Amino acid sequence: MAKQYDVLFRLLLLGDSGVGKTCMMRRFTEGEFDPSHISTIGVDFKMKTLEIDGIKVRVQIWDTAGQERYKTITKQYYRRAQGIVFVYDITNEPSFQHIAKWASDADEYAPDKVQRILVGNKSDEELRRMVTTDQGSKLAQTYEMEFFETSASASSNISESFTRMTELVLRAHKRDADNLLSSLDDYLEKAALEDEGSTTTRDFGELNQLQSKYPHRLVVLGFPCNQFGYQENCSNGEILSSLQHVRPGGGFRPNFTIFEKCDVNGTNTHPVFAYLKDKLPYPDDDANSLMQDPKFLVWSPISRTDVSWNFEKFLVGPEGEPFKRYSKKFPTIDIEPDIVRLLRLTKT
Ligand SMILES: Nc1nc2c(ncn2[C@@H]2O[C@H](COP(=O)(O)OP(=O)(O)OP(=O)(O)O)[C@@H](O)[C@H]2O)c(=O)[nH]1
Repeated sequence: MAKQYDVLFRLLLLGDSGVGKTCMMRRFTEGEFDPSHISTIGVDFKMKTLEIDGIKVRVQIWDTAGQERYKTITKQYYRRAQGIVFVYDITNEPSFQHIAKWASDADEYAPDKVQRILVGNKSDEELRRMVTTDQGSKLAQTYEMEFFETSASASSNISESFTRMTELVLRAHKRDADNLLSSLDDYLEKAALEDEGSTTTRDFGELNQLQSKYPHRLVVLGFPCNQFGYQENCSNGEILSSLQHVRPGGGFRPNFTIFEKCDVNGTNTHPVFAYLKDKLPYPDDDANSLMQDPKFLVWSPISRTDVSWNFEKFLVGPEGEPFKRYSKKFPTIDIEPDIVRLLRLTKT
């Protein structure tokens, strides 16, 4: 199958609530403008593929909530960004002053190599302007950033600023991009590993499907765990809201029980997983691949029976006997024939 992109970068939009981050993202990725302001909850993202210097770059644009109360959630996304677009509203002076605060947050939490640009949005509102172009450009110089004034509503400079941001990121990662041609598969594998958005959505949806298809005879139980790439970094209280609004997002609600976070590997392995791993030491469909990249092995002691990533699944029979273990790659919905087999063996 032809590869759809060569490299994946994450860009983060930061700035006060109401400056137009969501509108900018939507204008760039969908070419649309919706004048209503529905504050982003946590984070949301959209994708777009650009071609720069013959390289197909997939940009994942992370739109963060400007509201203070979501800060603990949004900060978790800084460290995975390769580019940051700081946004203020030219009709709103405080949003301009707060750029200093957003920039210092980024200094603290984003990688050193992160590329940055400054954007003054709502340039169509000339009559209500409170921040001059000169002020914007001087601030950008102070931070050694490039500067754009944009309008999401009039579609002015939106594509230019995001494209420039992507070029800067590509340039900063040029060595990776050059190596890319020799080690493209490696790079993509890593990107795919981190870019679990789509499989996460699929797996959660399929768990809901299975639970609703067998509401009385199947019990789906979810155990959130933060041992795999630190992907589940919400607190227990935030998990449901993050499922609903971030990943899978779109209002997703699990129709099955989700427990508190627990460890599934290492010293503090939850007894349920100690038992399951003892009875089913490896996934039925993939006996060999524990995690390949040692940097992801963040627990100890390490055992060959360890769960290797999110969405490994265990099917347990009606008497409580562990029946089969499936790898993260095994589509959740494809467990159904085994469920049916077990149900057939069981009296109602
Ligand atoms: N005139 C004008 N209004 C805009 C522009 N971009 C956004 N807006 C308006 O500004 C308001 C806020 O836009 P959003 O994109 O939701 O703002 P945000 O920065 O994502 O806000 P949070 O999600 O709360 O952080 C909306 O009412 C938009 O219609 C623009 O370019 N020009």
